[in-house]
Amino acid sequence: MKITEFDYRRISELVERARLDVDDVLGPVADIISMVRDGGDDALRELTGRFDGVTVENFRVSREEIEEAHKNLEPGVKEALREAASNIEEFHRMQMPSGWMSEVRPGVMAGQLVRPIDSVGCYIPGGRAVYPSTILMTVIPARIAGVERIVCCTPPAQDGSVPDAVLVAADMAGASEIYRVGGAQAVAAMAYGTETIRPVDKIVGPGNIFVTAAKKLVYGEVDIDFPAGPSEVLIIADETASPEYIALEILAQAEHDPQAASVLVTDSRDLALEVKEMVHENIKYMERANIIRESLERYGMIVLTADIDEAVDFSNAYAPEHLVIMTDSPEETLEGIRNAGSIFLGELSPVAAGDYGSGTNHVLPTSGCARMYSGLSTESFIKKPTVQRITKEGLRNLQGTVLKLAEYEGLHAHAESFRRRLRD
Ligand SMILES: NC(=O)c1ccc[n+]([C@@H]2O[C@H](COP(=O)([O-])OP(=O)(O)OC[C@H]3O[C@@H](n4cnc5c(N)ncnc54)[C@H](O)[C@@H]3O)[C@@H](O)[C@H]2O)c1
Ligand SMILES: N[C@H](CO)Cc1c[nH]c[nH+]1
Ligand SMILES: [Zn+2]
Repeated sequence: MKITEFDYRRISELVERARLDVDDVLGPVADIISMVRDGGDDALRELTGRFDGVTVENFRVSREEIEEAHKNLEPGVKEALREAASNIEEFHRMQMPSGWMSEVRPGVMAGQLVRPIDSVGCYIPGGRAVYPSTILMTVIPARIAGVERIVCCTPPAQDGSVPDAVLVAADMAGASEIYRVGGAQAVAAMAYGTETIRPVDKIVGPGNIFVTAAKKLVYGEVDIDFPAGPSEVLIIADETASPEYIALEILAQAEHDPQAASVLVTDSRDLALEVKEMVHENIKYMERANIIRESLERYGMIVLTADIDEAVDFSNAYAPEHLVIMTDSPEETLEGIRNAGSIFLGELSPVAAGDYGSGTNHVLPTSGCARMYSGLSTESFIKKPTVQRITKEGLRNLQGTVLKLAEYEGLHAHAESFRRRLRD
């Protein structure tokens, strides 16, 4: 990890240096999407052979396979999934908005309903790691929101199966259909449909650069949550922080993907040097050392600032997926934060807690999208149609405004539709 001095004039250059550009793969991903749109299941088979090295006959996971997974899964893992699911459920129930109706003016009742999206597709990554936790993070909020059809797609393992924990988590969370297909081809299948997979209204969930690019390309045909992956962490730390905890946060994020990004922003040169040393010292003991090394070489950065205010400014410009604040007063530092997916305050709040168990959602916006998106929530699965009911008194109270504006816009039928009711 290189140490770079912060400079306001170079802020966008520094941000870009530690950020992946998903658009780099839009071309090849567009080809994959066209293949699936034109070729359906046969194209899915060909692409699954090409990218996953697996021959798949039936994409849909059967009920028998799910029952088998329940029998085979280690009880401790099942219990951990149950506990995580319960915390995620509790957190996401609190997010659920309710409808309302209010009297805007006498006789003018207006409000908002809350209605679920009919069908959603959850992408569950599975290339370099197995992500049962992502099933819980996507399917549980969809179920709480009342979505009727919840489809999950995940890459098949080398023997064509889907890992037991993924199937058990899907069943526990309430998924309606599970398909063994991954990558951009899975996103295309959920957007356009194939003989086996019916299209959905919205696609959510994280993935690697190909999955994220595919979601960007199908947006418009269906809705999407936001670009979510590869993963990122930015840590703001001062001299009071533990270099060991910071090094571990960096290693934990980097092990996701060679394209994951890890950034430390600190006003302490001593801390920067200690963290750098510790990261390099510890990589060799990590099981996923190759992935970590590649990730840190390309997207690892330490930014040295004059003070914590500058660190906050850099963080807001970077808009990280995960932000860890390890300063003397994390709450005070938090006050300046505007752009971040999920924030971890203080030394004892590792990102891994939010990844698995504290209840918050781990599907979060990446590559600067935390400037305008929040992470996945029950709100990601609902629509809010507005509704109104107007009485004669209401018509009288609105007539000045409506008639004047309708006539000014030259829309006389609008005016007449309103005036006629006043005459009755
Ligand atoms: N932001 C978030 O909310 C979040 C949450 C969890 C995980 N993640 C990220 O999800 C990602 C998971 O990545 P992964 O690779 O392990 O699993 P993945 O399921 O996202 O990707 C695997 C698929 O990529 C496709 N693929 C591989 N090489 C390809 C190529 N050259 N061309 C086209 N397609 C190809 C294959 O079809 C394969 O099935 C990581 O980047 C991780 O950081 C992000
Ligand atoms: N850190 C990931 C979100 O970017 C989520 C995750 C799942 N499992 C482990 N981590
Ligand atoms: Zn993680």
